[in-house]
Amino acid sequence: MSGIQARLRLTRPDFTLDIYLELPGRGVTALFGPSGCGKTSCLRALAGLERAQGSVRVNGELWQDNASGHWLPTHRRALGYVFQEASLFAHLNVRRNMEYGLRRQPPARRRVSLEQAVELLGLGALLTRMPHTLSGGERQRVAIARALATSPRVLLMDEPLAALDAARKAEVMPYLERLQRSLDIPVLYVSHSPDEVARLASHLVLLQAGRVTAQGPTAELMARLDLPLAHGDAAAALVQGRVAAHDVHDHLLTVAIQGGQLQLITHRPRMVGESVRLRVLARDVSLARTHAGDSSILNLLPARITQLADDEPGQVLVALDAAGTTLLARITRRSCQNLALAVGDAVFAQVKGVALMD
Ligand SMILES: Nc1ncnc2c1ncn2[C@@H]1O[C@H](COP(=O)(O)OP(=O)(O)OP(=O)(O)O)[C@@H](O)[C@H]1O
Repeated sequence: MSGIQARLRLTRPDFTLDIYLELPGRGVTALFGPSGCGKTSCLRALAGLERAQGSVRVNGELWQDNASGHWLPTHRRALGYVFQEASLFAHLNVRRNMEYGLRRQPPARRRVSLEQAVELLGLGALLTRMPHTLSGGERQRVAIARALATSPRVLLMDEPLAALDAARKAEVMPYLERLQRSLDIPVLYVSHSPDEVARLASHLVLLQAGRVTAQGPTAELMARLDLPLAHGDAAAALVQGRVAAHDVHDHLLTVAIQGGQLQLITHRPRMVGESVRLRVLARDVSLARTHAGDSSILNLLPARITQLADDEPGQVLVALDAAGTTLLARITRRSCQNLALAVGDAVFAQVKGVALMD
């Protein structure tokens, strides 16, 4: 059986982790939840750094099982672990740090070469540098490459961007996006950041006080108004589409989505037919009862209201079905009353901004 199946129970004086995870065998799964909900404890238990009760199976390999008394210690679990702070060996240059990772696997079991890890994390120009001469973002890229060089069956990442400032985060993010596209192993990614979750994770586990409140595809969970991700400032719909046209003169990309199209400005050439992921922030969508034909807004989609929920004081979140594409809109409570909006109503969604996710 591929993927990860884990039942974990860990009891501490003031905290109990009690979860069942069923995760896909590739792609990034984000563990998301408030501070203290048990995200790090969950990773540590999977790694065997905490002795949780239960069972862990990773891509068919049994790592622990209480019922039969089976227990693999951490060093025998084929995993890579990346922490908030890159813990590189200070006396070894980048290449030697990575070779240390490589040597943890005998040559016959290596599935990732040093060159592949260097290429994926863009480290070619840094190989002879010592850790103290690297920026925080570069150090973190080396730490990820070193973890990959161990040919893990799963990569565990505990808030790998949390210790970086905004500029460094932006620098490392494209490498994480590349990993997400090219790795054929599952990645578990702990994060506090809805933005990171939306950009990186195809699958999501929401934790609250040591328990799973929901798990499933990220796009589905982000659109559920009963879950916290729909209520922050980053509340958004993720929309899958295909490039239908790229007008180079106007820098305008037309993306075919289920039941319609969205247009956005982009400066990078795109191939017609290319598959793309779009993010439409709830705060960038407004609603109208009638089709405003003379508007400057390019994207105007007929939609039906599927859910309504109070948001921050004075605001309402509206979930919409636009001919099969889910969108969220955040509007003022006053507008909601003025338009007398209710579930089932037909409206027009005016989409002011659309972002390409890759
Ligand atoms: N070594 C430990 N001994 C006792 N309690 C601990 C230990 N480590 C964590 N805890 C407690 O277990 C609970 C879960 O902690 P954990 O670090 O897993 O949460 P988290 O969701 O990762 O939090 P954060 O987002 O702040 O990193 C917390 O109440 C924490 O105080």
